[in-house]
Amino acid sequence: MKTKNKLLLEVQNLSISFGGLKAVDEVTFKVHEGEIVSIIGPNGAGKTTIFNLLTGIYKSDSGKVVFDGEEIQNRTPQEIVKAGIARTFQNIRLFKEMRVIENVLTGMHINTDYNFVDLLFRTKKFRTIEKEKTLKAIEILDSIGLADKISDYPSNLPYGDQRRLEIARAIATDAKIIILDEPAAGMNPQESEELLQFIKTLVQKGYTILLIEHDMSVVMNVSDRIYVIDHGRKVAEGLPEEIANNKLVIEAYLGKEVEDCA
Ligand SMILES: Nc1ncnc2c1ncn2[C@@H]1O[C@H](COP(=O)(O)OP(=O)(O)OP(=O)(O)O)[C@@H](O)[C@H]1O
Repeated sequence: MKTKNKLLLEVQNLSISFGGLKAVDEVTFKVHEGEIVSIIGPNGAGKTTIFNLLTGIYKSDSGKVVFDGEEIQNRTPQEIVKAGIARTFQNIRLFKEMRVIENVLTGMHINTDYNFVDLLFRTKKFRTIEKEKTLKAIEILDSIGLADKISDYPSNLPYGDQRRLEIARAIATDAKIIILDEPAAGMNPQESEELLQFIKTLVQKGYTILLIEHDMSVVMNVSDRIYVIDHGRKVAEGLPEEIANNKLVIEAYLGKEVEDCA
């Protein structure tokens, strides 16, 4: 466990209701720098809603999100990306009409510091920054194993590569933490295994990962710590082996699945 590292994300008593439904109910958790932390729970438990709260898509009814020492619960999605939180989505969201490299470049525009005049007149500053960004995008694609596909369109890529590309775009924002919403969804076992290795390399490169995943072989093999959510509430937390052996969790959610991969 890497809990001695700096606290990067602290979620305190976060809540949101939709009509009468408490989708997220007083949820509290922490992520330290360099950790891989997973959130698991049954369908409809509130996991994606937590991610939507962290990324500013939803505004919480109450509670706090402290990221890198600053409260961010009232910020816009764009401000939150700028602060250093990037995400991928359950259903891949790539720009289909853009090439692979252009998809990565869109991730960088959030931090671009040329102005409209630079853009309009293609000034030296504009050209220098664009060149640097392109080189950086190639570097990211190379590190992710997509260097030979920079000119392809996303729809021509295998499913696993599309997932990688989405992660590449998140990395391109200069994120400190990358939050992945079911990255193994729809993957075959070999693609899941490759993804698992890939997530581990991200951490070696200094990223921190917050993960929602239903594939228990991925969760149990990659996570430093796991939080279990059910009906909007945190019902358990611990190391993978603690979660795998938690009777309540096994009965409520994991069932036989976890015995197969623990
Ligand atoms: N915008 C919304 N309006 C109304 N209800 C919502 C909204 N977003 C989420 N919910 C409800 O909140 C609950 C939690 O949904 P959420 O998508 O967070 O679950 P989840 O744990 O991510 O599920 P899954 O594993 O199936 O993706 C569900 O009952 C869902 O219908």
